[in-house]
Amino acid sequence: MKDTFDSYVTDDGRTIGGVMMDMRGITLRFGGVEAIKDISFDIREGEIRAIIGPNGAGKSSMLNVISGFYHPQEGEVWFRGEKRPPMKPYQVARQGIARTFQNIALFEGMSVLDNIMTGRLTHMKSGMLAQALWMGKAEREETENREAVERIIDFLEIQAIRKTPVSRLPYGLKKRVELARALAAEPKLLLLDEPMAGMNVEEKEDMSRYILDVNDEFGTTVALIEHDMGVVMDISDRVVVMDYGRKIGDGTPSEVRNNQDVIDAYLGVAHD
Ligand SMILES: Nc1ncnc2c1ncn2[C@@H]1O[C@H](COP(=O)(O)OP(=O)(O)OP(=O)(O)O)[C@@H](O)[C@H]1O
Repeated sequence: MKDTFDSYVTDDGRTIGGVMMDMRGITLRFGGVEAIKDISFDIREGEIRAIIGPNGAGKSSMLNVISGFYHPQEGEVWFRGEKRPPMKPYQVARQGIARTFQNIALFEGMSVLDNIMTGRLTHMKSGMLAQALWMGKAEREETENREAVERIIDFLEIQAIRKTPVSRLPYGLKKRVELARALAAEPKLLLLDEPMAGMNVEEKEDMSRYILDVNDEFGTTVALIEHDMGVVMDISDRVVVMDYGRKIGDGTPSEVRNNQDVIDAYLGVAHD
């Protein structure tokens, strides 16, 4: 069922469409280190796709290939039916791919609101000159940007901290602001690098709910790296498992959970 190109409806009523992102035979090397070894997998429209694996497996490298930070030596990246030429991260962002980082990357001295506004940059078309010469269009754009940001602030329930400098926020809220900034770009594909890292149980539950809501209400496709297995198994439609740069498993949470190679990798069973 799930490896055909047909769309299907999940048990909880969401529609998963055809292939959005197709990674074909990706190999990425850093000097002598092969961080990714000939990996193929896809991400389908509307799904929540997890990438898991032990430390150093190559997960962040894979996310960096998707977001255009790294360019693989071998393999092809296909997005919505077209082979993607090597692109700069901002060009990838313009295609509708936004991300958060493993270590929060916000402007600490700026307010929550201003941080989220930076997520709108890919939508800002009128520069300074246009703003000076063509006030109507620039004003309209500014209003649209403000409205989009306000919708996200409401959605993620962070009204109370909108004027607060990010440096004053606890860790869990900073993660939520980072999610807000990524959402401000109105991405088609949202990449989350360890969204639960460093969170307590309650914060993890909140973040899980927001990810599910973003997927459900905005129809955003999500690809996430996460170490918390409980969360991964709970919220993902499909999981790809990496170990030492290789793909060792790919399927639904229950398929992956019962995959012997995956069990061995997590238990630290020696490789040939
Ligand atoms: N910029 C880089 N330069 C050199 N080696 C790198 C670079 N980035 C990653 N690597 C190496 O590639 C391999 C995979 O690293 P990567 O960070 O992708 O793994 P990971 O699965 O995300 O790990 P973790 O769960 O610890 O974040 C590691 O051996 C790492 O040392």
